[in-house]
Amino acid sequence: MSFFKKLKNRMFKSSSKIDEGLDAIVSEGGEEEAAQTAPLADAETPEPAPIPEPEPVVEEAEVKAPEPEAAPEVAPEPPKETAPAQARLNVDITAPLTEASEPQAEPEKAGILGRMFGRTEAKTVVRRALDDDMLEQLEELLISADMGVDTALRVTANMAEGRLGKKLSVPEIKQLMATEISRIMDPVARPLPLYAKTPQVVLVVGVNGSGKTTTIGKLASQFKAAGKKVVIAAGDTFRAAAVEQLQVWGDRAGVPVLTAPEGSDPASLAFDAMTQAQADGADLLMIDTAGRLQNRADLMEELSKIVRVIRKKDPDAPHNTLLVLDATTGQNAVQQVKVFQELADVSGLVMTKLDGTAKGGVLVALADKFGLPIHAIGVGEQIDDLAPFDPEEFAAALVGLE
Ligand SMILES: Nc1nc2c(ncn2[C@@H]2O[C@H](COP(=O)(O)OP(=O)(O)OP(=O)(O)O)[C@@H](O)[C@H]2O)c(=O)[nH]1
Repeated sequence: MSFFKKLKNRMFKSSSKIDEGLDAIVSEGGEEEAAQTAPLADAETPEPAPIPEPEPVVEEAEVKAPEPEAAPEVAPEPPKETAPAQARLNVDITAPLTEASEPQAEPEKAGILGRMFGRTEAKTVVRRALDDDMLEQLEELLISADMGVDTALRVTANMAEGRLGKKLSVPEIKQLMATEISRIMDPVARPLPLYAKTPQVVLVVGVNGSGKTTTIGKLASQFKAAGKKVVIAAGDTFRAAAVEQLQVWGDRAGVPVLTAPEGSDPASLAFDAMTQAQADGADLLMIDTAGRLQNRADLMEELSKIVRVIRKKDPDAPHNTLLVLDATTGQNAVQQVKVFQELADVSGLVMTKLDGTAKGGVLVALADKFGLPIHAIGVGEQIDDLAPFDPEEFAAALVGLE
């Protein structure tokens, strides 16, 4: 099964929320029309430019970082296209909407079996004129999918540009929504960069239970399969269970996991791991860390000590600081990014547990608010349930686009 299919199937809670909401919104003030004779959206109206989004912050570290080495097998850099997002969704929203997304075929184009048995495609479609009321309802729907107020407003404002008064069906609205969401997320979709200089040190941070261990296991397995030599350091030395869990993932991935006795200094383990990774000629060292936010000062000290110590071995380390976030926490993830940006020099995000939650919209809010690269998303507990982030696929899955 392709990852997109999996993503679509597993993000059903988010998409069905939006689906149901859209059905209700359109049927509330909409009118049933014959699909074949449905009025086209005004072809003459030129498509206005979208409201510009703020430039994502470019971190200094990223600018200074060495050129990424190509690693297409693990996290293929999506081809940087210059075409606007809507073009990549195969929708030209400058064209009449019915042409772009109206799925109903003209009667004479019905399939041969359909014609033989007198079947036609859907005969009617409900459309509602886009007005302030409807925009407000759309905004509320997006907020209820955890997109946050500012981002929901941006999406609906862009959707409305040049379309006020036009009659739209549910599939047309979904298409527009997906286009606007994807436009926001496009700039942050960047796989974890791989550098020529090794070992590349990846510090993995996040609250307890966010999916750090699982993500490290999945990434290690994918990098190993791509021919990279990986070492894992079990830096959450305070929880024996966390260390055991990491060992299980290390075994699964066929990657060594360095551990230290319970309660010992994580920085000292990180130093030993760095020594071993250098001696072994490892390509990647992934360091798991504790996620106790109850005592922020302690955690901050712990993380900065790890960084200080590994910099004795390589002044540029860590080369990436991945923040792992749990999608089921919804808008709380926004707060977590803020806190971890204070605690560590977060360079990119991984969002886990997009399966089984109706809160997937939070990822759009994060992209909009912070502009941090989104490297990968997780949609399950299995080793292959992590994939590079693809904004068009994500947007389509989020709104339930067929
Ligand atoms: N459904 C689902 N579950 C996930 C995903 N990623 C991780 N999990 C589960 O979430 C739980 C917590 O994951 P861990 O990887 O142990 O999280 P952690 O951040 O390392 O947690 P601590 O070890 O407590 O610090 C586990 O039961 C995982 O199987 C995902 O993408 N989808």
